[in-house]
This record gives sequence, structure tokens and C-alpha cells, in this order.
Amino acid sequence: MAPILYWIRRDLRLSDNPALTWAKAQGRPIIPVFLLDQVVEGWGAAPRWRLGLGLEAHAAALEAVESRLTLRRGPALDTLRGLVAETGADTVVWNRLYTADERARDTEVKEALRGDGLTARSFNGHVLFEPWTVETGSGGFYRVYTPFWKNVRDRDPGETLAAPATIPAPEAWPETDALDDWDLGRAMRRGADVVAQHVHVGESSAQARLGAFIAHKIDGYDIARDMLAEDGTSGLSENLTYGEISARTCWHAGQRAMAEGKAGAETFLKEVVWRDFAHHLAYHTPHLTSGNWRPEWDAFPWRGDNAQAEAWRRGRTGIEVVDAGMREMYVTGRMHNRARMLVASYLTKHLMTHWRVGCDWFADCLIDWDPASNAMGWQWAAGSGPDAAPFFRIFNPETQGEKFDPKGRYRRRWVAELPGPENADALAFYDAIPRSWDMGPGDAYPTAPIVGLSEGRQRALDAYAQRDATE
Ligand SMILES: Cc1cc2nc3c(=O)[nH]c(=O)nc-3n(C[C@H](O)[C@H](O)[C@H](O)COP(=O)(O)OP(=O)(O)OC[C@H]3O[C@@H](n4cnc5c(N)ncnc54)[C@H](O)[C@@H]3O)c2cc1C
Repeated sequence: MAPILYWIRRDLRLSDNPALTWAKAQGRPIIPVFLLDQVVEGWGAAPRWRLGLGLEAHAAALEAVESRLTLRRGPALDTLRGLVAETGADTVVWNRLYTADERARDTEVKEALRGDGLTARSFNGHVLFEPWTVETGSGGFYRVYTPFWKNVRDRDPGETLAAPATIPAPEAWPETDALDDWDLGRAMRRGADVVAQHVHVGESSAQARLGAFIAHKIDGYDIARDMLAEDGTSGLSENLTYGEISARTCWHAGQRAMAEGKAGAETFLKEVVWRDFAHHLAYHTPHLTSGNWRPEWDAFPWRGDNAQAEAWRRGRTGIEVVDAGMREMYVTGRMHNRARMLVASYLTKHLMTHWRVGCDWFADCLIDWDPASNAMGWQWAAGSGPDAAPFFRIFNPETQGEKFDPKGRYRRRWVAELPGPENADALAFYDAIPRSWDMGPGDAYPTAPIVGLSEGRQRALDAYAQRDATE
């Protein structure tokens, strides 16, 4: 019986996996493969390193259901064709992805394999509602989040699918690369030990995280999610981006919590839908990840990379909450959502630096990097993206810090130079950063911000007015 190649991408899970479920239903041998292909080769240091951990955990999960993960490196189409020739497979299946480079790869693969006379099928395993299924009254796509939410909030994404107890094996397994030979952690060599203490890898870890969040945190989520020093959110972005848990599993858990009257449940559902919205935009406006979503922003005098942006990357702007956020990301591979908004606003407005500079840095540092959510978040903060607000939003990081970190706990947790008892998290920053940064806990904290808040705000407003005048 000809085997089925199941091409794994951002879906490192067995449960609620439509491509895998379909393959299993055919009653034929299945060969799960992951490709280090042209898209994955372009990922940043932290996402690649975290991918390696995810693949290791998923390989073990596949072994537990009598299957095996085959790893291959090379362009997707050539590599899949090679595997077809080696294994005699006549079918290739996968779960769909929506950003421009992912779609270009997948379209090429699907057309070529079908041209070869094979069956090539794709499924929805990454979002709740696929981008083309959510339409405005006039049949277009949504550019603003709230009407998007209203459209989908009462829709049913379908029941979750059970994990297979076993996956039928082929008569012979194809050769596989050794994960270690891919050296996915190469660019992370110094920071990896530090970040490793903060990751939650694999499907069972993701399920446990969701369970704990629903049991203990969702009730207080509405308020706690914005407080910088609280651990008040689900932490699931890391798992969702690698598909270690499905958005649909999170959706149903949130719906059950809402039915039980848990206070923050609807807000949680809305956040999960923000993720869908990012993929909706990435599909309908593929330039979301590469250029200004609103083309009129092409006239804004963004600066390219510069010395102040470098100080921002190193958590040395002199704005405590901004520096705390940047250092949190360096140590944990994550950053509180509120801090993401503040550091992005400071870089793009006060430092007048192009959002792409920050977006690329996040893409290199985040273990929950998601190409669509990251680009949407950056463009939203910069002003060039899908924000319904009709004004030029410039956050004041100091008043935001006072509001969302009133006791300064977040700032002291991450910035070692600030007065207060020594703490391990802040010091871990110095173990995570490259030696070439030549920074140490004995350094004095900047006595003044690299760009003052009112000065930077005025400069951004003037540039914005100028942009309007030239439109
Ligand atoms: C500049 C900037 C960059 C960002 N980059 C990323 C990124 O690369 N990857 C990423 O997953 N999120 C990104 N976000 C969104 C958000 O900050 C994270 O999803 C959130 O902090 C993850 O924490 P959590 O899992 O505890 O979220 P929770 O509050 O528990 O939310 C549950 C889930 O909803 C989704 N979600 C929540 N907020 C958003 C949002 N604003 N946009 C899209 N999805 C959301 C995530 O999948 C998250 O896991 C970015 C936001 C900004 C402002």
C-alpha cells in the first residue's frame, strides 16, 4: 500500500490535527516529515532554536504512537519529490499557513505534485476560521478588528479531533537527518541556557498550561493581563505558533469557561481571535509582513537602523519600562504584551526608527515569533497598520509604567542597575547577551533618556504633520 507523506510545519501536535486525522482515516501507512526548507531557513535565531526543542519533543510523541519523524533539509518541492521517489508515496498532506512566503512555497508544491499525478491535499489546522471564510457584508475582507470579532464570535470552528492512538508505519522508514546536525541553536549559543529555563515545550506541556490557565487565571485575566509584573496570561503564544496546541482547543476551553461564568473568558477568546485576525490580514494583504500596510506611511521619514536603535536593543534607552521589556525578551524569549506595545511605540515614534528594524529584532529574539502577529503588532504600534483609532497614537512609557507597574516591580525585576535587592532575572540578562555588547551589572544606568519623552513626541508629531502635508 502506497504510504502518505504527512508534511509537518507549524503543527507539532497529534491532537486536533486535520491533516493527520485525514491521513489516518485512509488506513494506509503514514510518514511524518519535517523539512528545513527555504522558509524555515529564513527564521531568526530564537525561533530556530525553539523549533529544535519542539521537534525533539514531537519526535518523542510520534515514537509513543509507533511512528517516527523524518527530517530532511532542502527546498520543499525538491525534497518532497525525493521522498516520494524513495518511499513510493502517492499522497502528500499538510495543514495550511497564510503568510506570503509560506503560501508561495505551498502553492508551488501543490501545483507541482498534482502535475506529477500525486494527490496533494491541505487542511485548516492553524487558525479558527480561514481568511477567505470571514467576509464583510459586501464580500470583502476585514481591515478592522472589532467587526471581524463580531463576525466570528458566534461561529463554530468545529469540534476538536482526537489524537490517534497509533499511526500506521510504512514497511521501511526513509533515512532521516539527525536533528543535532541541523544545529538549530547555533545563533543562540550564549543565550540558550538562559532562555531554556523559561520555555514550555511540547503538546502535553501546552495542554497543561491551558488547563492551569483556565483553572486559576482566566477569572482575573481581564485586569491581570495588562499588569506588567503579573503572570496573568496564558503563556500559550509559544505553543500556538509551533502548533503544539490548536487555536480551536483554546477556543473551546474559553467557551466552556464563559459558559461557567468565568469573568475573563470572553477577553481570552478575543485575544485568540486577534491571532486569527493577523493571519486574515497576512492572507488578504500579503505586504503586511514586508511594507507599510497603509501606503500613505511610505511618506513618513522613518530612520533606518541607527545607534539609538542599538541602545534600544540593548535595553539602554534610559526609559526604565522600555529597557525592562527589552531585557525580559532577551532572558525569556518573550515579552509582556503591554511592554511590546510600549517598546514598539518608543522605537517607532520617539526614536523615529522604521518598524521593520524592531520587527526584525523581535523575529530574532522571540520564542513565540509568529510572522503575522509580529508584523501586525509592529504596524499597529507604528501607526502604519490596522488600528481603528483615528489619531496618531504615541504612548508615554512613563505614565504607562506608572499605570501598569505601579510598584515598579517589573522594572526592578529586569533592570539590574535600578536600586533594589539583587535579583536573578535581571542578572541573567548579562549571561544571555553577546559578549561584544560589553555590558555588566556594575554599569551605571543612563542618567537621561537617549531621546526625551516630550522632545521625541514633538518630533514625531511634526513629522506626522509634515507627512500629511506632502500627501
Ligand atoms: C509589537 C508586537 C509584536 C508582537 N509579536 C508577536 C509574535 O511574534 N507572536 C505572537 O504570538 N504574538 C505577538 N504579539 C501579540 C502578543 O503580545 C502576544 O501574543 C502575547 O503577549 C502572548 O502572551 P500570551 O500567550 O500569554 O497571551 P494571552 O494573553 O494569554 O492570549 C492568548 C493568545 O491570544 C493570542 N494573542 C494575544 N494577543 C494577541 C495580539 N495582540 N495579536 C495576536 N495574537 C494575540 C496569542 O496567540 C496568545 O497566546 C505581538 C504584539 C506586539 C504589540
